Amino acid sequence: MKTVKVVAAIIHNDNKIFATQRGYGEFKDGWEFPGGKVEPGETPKRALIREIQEELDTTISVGEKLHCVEYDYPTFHLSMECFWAEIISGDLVLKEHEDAKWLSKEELDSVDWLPADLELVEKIKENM
Ligand SMILES: Nc1nc2c([nH]c(=O)n2[C@H]2C[C@H](O)[C@@H](COP(=O)(O)OP(=O)(O)OP(=O)(O)O)O2)c(=O)[nH]1
Ligand SMILES: [Mg+2]
Repeated sequence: MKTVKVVAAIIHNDNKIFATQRGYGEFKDGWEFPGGKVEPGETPKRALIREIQEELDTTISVGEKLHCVEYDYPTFHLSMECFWAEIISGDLVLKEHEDAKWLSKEELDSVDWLPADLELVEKIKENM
């Protein structure tokens, strides 16, 4: 099965986490952590900075890696590195997503996460 390498940002501020709702494609309407596919020759951190600039018009600093999700979807294997991140500048403009929310620890279960994200959400709760 094909492996897709993805990076995701756990953007946090004031004890809240930024979640986004996918606006198109196979997983439309599912909630995720913003980010995307790593391009050939790119480091995960550079890829994440690029993706957040593209998707949210925002510059982030990338912190520690919290977790790497390994998940089998029916048609591909997802390998997703997940990093803590903070906003340096920008207003989190939704250029591709249809909605977004800042979620507290108690609110993290209130959105419909993509299947691969459920284990990550548990990790985040342990670290909030
Ligand atoms: N960004 C992101 N992708 C996730 C998460 N959970 C999850 O299963 N995925 C899957 C959905 C996609 O199949 C794949 C990467 O998605 P992506 O669509 O964000 O990639 P991308 O930004 O580079 O955009 P594109 O090339 O698909 O247009 O990872 C998550 O929390 N964040
Ligand atoms: Mg993306």
